[in-house]
Amino acid sequence: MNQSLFCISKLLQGLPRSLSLLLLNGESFSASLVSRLWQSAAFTVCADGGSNRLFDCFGTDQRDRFVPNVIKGDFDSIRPEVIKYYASKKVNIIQNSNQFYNDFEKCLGSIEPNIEDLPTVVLGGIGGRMDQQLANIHILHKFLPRKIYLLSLDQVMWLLPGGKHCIVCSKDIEGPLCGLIPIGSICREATTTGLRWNLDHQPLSFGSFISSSNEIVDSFVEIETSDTLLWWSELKLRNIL
Ligand SMILES: Nc1ncnc2c1ncn2[C@@H]1O[C@H](COP(=O)(O)OP(=O)(O)OP(=O)(O)O)[C@@H](O)[C@H]1O
Ligand SMILES: Cc1ncc(C[n+]2csc(CCO)c2C)c(N)n1
Repeated sequence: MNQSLFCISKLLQGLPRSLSLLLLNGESFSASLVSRLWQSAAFTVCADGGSNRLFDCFGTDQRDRFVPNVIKGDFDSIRPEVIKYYASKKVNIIQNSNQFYNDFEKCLGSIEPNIEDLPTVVLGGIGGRMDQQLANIHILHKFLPRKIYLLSLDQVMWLLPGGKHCIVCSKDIEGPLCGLIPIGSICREATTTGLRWNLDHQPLSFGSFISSSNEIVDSFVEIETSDTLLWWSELKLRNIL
């Protein structure tokens, strides 16, 4: 049975070589969030236009402190000046023009096997385009059981495979809003504690019942689920970073 314990403060505490960091092109990044995660990153990779976002995030005085290990994608979005800059910093720049896999998936494939067991934090994966966001969630499914978190200053989401999960929630950082979404498969039953509207052996599926606009009320949220669910919660990282 799958079991997991998640604590966002741990992910953000700056422990060296504790995660891999993947930068996508769905939204611009907060420099303070990138700096914080960079301290912990054993491996950093930008997907195509994600490298423009990284380049734009820092001025000329700071940019060379944030040079990724790899830039990968079909390169229909990366700007020429950005390729030129990172090439001059000896970044491993890999063009892959396959039009059946998106750049996020291509980048996950470039994370070295010895780092695959670390959690992967993804910035820029929650952006304006619904098809891209759904594709990103599809890729979370495809790469299970890897732990991949789609993160921004305001929200986080990841997949909970069938099993028992505990999420440590700090009032200053997480919530109150949260959701348990059966995206990708139906969930035969889920049971929770720590939420305003808990589930008790509740089946979830699109068209019958999902738990959106729920609220975190305890510092531990426990979820037991028969099948994979997407956990989503609001974050207040703007207040602390
Ligand atoms: N609006 C968005 N919302 C969420 N994720 C996005 C969005 N735009 C891009 N991404 C993510 O960033 C990655 C790189 O995107 P980029 O814009 O550089 O290339 P693209 O040509 O749009 O994407 P792809 O070639 O992967 O289809 C995408 O693979 C996707 O995962
Ligand atoms: C049925 C089907 N639908 C869409 C695409 C196109 N496509 C899928 S992923 C991707 C991004 C490449 O970076 C593109 C263009 C396809 N190939 N097959």
